Amino acid sequence: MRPLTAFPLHTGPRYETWLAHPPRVLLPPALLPWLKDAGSLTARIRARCTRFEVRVLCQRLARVRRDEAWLLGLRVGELAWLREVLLVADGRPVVFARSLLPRRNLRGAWNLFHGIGARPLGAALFSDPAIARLPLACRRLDGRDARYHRAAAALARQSRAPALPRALWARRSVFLLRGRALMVSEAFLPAILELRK
Ligand SMILES: C=C(O[C@@H]1C=C(C(=O)O)C=C[C@H]1O)C(=O)O
Repeated sequence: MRPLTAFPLHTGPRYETWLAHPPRVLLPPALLPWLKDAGSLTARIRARCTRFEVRVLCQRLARVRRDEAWLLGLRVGELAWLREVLLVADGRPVVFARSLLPRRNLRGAWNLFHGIGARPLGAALFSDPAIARLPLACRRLDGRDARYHRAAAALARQSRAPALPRALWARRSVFLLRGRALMVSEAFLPAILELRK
């Protein structure tokens, strides 16, 4: 995996700004390493639990949101391939992940996206040296953002799911394969902080 630094971080309209560095004063200190670790989130969670699973919530064409469109070079509302999953550690959902692939990129090298099923996307992304990860950015998602509600709805469908806090910290980055982009965003659920350090 070649870390690339030359890529304009999304700095769209102020209310949709994704931050290159998490504002430490606003977030629980234990969440900082999760927001900043540029390695595989799957691997980091697996190292801190006994049973890991990916619960696929949806994999379909969906309309991209404004800040996602900007990052992927699409028009707002344009259709892209969407994959939403819950990453579950020892039976407890710890991450709501939302990945988007422009339709034009599916025919290319990203055909893995379709056939991945319940295997973690990260296992494929971090095993191919031709795939480069661009810098991470983070932001808080609250009730003004549809993605917060999608995470809440996904969690509500899980058994014994706790209520969500008023905002979730999320991170996102772009993976490039032969110049074609795949965006991965991950919202951290409260149970992430209960995983062993
Ligand atoms: C990018 C990674 O893949 C993880 C697995 C995902 C999936 O299976 O859809 C989505 C986001 C990630 O949390 C990773 O492990 O870092």
